[in-house]
Amino acid sequence: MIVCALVSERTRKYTVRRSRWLTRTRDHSSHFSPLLFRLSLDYLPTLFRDATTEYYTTGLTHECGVFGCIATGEWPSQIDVAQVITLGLVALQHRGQESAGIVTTAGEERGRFFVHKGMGLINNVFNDESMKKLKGNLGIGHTRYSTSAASEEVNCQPFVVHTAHGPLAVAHNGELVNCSALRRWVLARGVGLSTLSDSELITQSLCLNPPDGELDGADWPARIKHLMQLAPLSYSLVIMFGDKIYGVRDPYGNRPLCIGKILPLASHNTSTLTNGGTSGDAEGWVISSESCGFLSIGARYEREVLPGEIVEMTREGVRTVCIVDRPDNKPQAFCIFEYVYFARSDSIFEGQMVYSVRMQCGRMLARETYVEADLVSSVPESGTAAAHGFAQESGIPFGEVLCKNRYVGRTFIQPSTRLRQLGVAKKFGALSENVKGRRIILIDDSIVRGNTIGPIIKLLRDAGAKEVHIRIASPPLKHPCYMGINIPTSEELIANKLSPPLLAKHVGADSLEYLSVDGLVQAVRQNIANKEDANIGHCTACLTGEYPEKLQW
Ligand SMILES: O=P(O)(O)OC[C@H]1O[C@H](OP(=O)(O)OP(=O)(O)O)[C@H](O)[C@@H]1O
Ligand SMILES: NC(=O)CC[C@H](N)C(=O)O
Ligand code: SF4
Ligand SMILES: [Mg+2]
Repeated sequence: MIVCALVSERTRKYTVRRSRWLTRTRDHSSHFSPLLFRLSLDYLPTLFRDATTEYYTTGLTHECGVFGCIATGEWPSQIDVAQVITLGLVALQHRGQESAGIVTTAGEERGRFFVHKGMGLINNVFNDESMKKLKGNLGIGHTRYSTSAASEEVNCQPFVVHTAHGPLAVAHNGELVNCSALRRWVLARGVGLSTLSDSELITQSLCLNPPDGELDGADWPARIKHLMQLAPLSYSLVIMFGDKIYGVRDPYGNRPLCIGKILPLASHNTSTLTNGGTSGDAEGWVISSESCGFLSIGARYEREVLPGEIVEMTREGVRTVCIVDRPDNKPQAFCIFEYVYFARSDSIFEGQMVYSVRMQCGRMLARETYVEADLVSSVPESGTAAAHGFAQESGIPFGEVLCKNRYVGRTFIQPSTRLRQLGVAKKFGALSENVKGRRIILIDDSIVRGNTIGPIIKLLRDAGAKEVHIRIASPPLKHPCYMGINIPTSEELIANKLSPPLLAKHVGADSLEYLSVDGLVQAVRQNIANKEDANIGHCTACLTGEYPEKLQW
């Protein structure tokens, strides 16, 4: 297979990782199925992933965050564009912590791009000195969790290339499902690529002349449309060229992207998170993976970029260039896990706040999996909204039973399984006075490898809990994602090894149940204004195995 040559080193590392897992499984689980030995296509995307991912032991690792800002009115602008972008990226830090970058420009024809990128968190990458260099009236930024190429400086985003028409910068959230095929296609046209990154591939594809040619300089909308025909998903992009920023969401709307308006300071007392309003003229526009940071930078949420939409942002304002259709009229496929786990709970998608959807998932979970108990509680952080919803619906009071140590950080690079598992326990302490003698329903948003829940149950039992019933506010995760999220291989997902009753036994719970796929979809759509619209759709591939587009090699 062609990919073998490209990824032989990764394959070796992966094979080591995989055989380690198989050995562990044989040693510790009597439920091991020979079927799991099958070398299935579904693990191949992970071959491209950074080798460091093998050390993550809990949860799903996030995706990326993209952000752009353009000042309106007279230039040079009073708005410190670099500062706005930095703060915007800090608000998106939960989406990626490996590296970050910002590119700004004054917006002159063929003008200079100022670039600063580096490994680490936003606060480590940017300081006063680097910020001073990022001059200009518009700019874009990125915070990365790698999916398609190693977590190294060379793959940091935004990517900048010098085209025949001037410099171009691109920031990407997502992962191309046809990355290998597109790579071959682009290479066959005489283009050289310097990395394995699908985001560089997108950048280089934009440098190609569109099929209908160009009359007067580069026709960026035509080039972007061409890219969208070549690559159906998954991407939300911010693209900067000259004095414009383009925002692009793939036709399935798989990854989020929204627009905010920077208002004059006087308008801020009327701030609202809901749709724009008219108070005050815009001092600038921002575009972001999520709306969560808008209020902190003095911006107001305007609207989402629609699936397939290309928006053009200039100093005059924001306009839709066009909306590219999905192939075969398929429904949208917005990632349902943005609601379950990835997004910050104050973000807005499809007209609803993520926190409210998580509460609704908890209500639905209570309807589907009620059990008698004294207390409903949660695994902090992301399980908490669902626990409040469960408590409301069931009438059982909510109370906290766990305290999370925010300084432990990620539970990775630990030398042995025992220490790694302790790593999970080290994150939490039990609030023993709330726990003792109680029957507890403990809600979490998801179970991935199953490393978190067992040690927590043990903590609660040691603190005197009488019963611990686990309720999960999403369905079992069974399939990998190749659209920008690092979901472990099918073999590593605990739901593929243990049914709910066996998993309950394995983790020491009195019972364990998940929300159904229908329940999750209903909870997510309940408050979407046009939910009957045939176009509305959510990707549930990691739960159902039904992918919006097949992976193409
Ligand atoms: O089954 P596992 O592989 O152990 O992973 C599942 C856990 O990982 C996530 O939490 P995480 O600790 O990442 O962060 P959170 O504070 O956002 O909930 C998720 O919310 C679950 O609690
Ligand atoms: N998680 C993401 O969205 C990653 C974007 C891109 N595929 C990269 O690896 O840089
Ligand atoms: S497979 Fe899962 S994580 Fe990936 S885009 Fe679909 S819903 Fe989101
Ligand atoms: Mg959690």
